[in-house]
Amino acid sequence: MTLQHVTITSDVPVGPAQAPGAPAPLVMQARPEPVAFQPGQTALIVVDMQNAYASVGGYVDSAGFDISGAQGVIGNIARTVEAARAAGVLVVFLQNGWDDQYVEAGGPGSPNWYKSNALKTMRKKPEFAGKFLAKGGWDYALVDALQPRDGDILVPKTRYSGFFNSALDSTLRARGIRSLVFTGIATNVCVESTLRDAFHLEYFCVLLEDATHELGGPAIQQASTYNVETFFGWVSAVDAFRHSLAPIANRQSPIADR
Ligand SMILES: C/C(=C/NC(N)=O)C(=O)O
Repeated sequence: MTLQHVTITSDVPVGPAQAPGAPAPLVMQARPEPVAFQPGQTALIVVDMQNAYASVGGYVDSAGFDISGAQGVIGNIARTVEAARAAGVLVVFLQNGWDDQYVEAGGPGSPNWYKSNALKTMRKKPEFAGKFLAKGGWDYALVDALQPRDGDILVPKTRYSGFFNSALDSTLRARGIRSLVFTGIATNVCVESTLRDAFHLEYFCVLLEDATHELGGPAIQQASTYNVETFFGWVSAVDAFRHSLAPIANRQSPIADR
């Protein structure tokens, strides 16, 4: 049997196919074009908003990366989470790290052993040994301002992509999720890795550029948003996301049924 090409003639915004009788989708302004989504089939993904990535004294700060933009991102993500919860958009927090013996990090047989700046910094500076990204520690914990609440989902992960060796895909599919809105740190590492995998798993992905922060400087942020907008999905902003939810923001949240 050969698959056949179907020509779509309507001028509705791009987005997942709508089931017959489904309510009209919401539309978010985005680059390169507006994107349609059903709030009940959408998840807000908050990537790795842990002390390791966003707090002074955490792993990336200690390893010498600039985290001065992280505070503003925390506030923007908090506004995004608040709007999502109010509109019945599922909120999923990803949390990156390993057991306190670092078995999950992989030993010298894993490329992660060589490329993880957390592991490298701990080997180079013994005063940090055992501190970075270890489950149960301060560095691993989500920042105070972005704590999961009832109805949210927390997915632990051990590599940059949230889909690798985790329950993320099955958790989303079981709830009929088709669209993902991405926030978090770092745009060019765990956010982009997870978004790329999501694209290949057939999710419609939107990156909120002012709710993400890069590791490596502004040109790196630009490169990631270029990649997303050109190849993997759509790029939007916190206010555009909040604005797109306005028509339903005050309705009863369907999230309690999940
Ligand atoms: C470099 C790095 C990035 N993590 C992330 N959450 O983007 C790491 O985990 O070492």
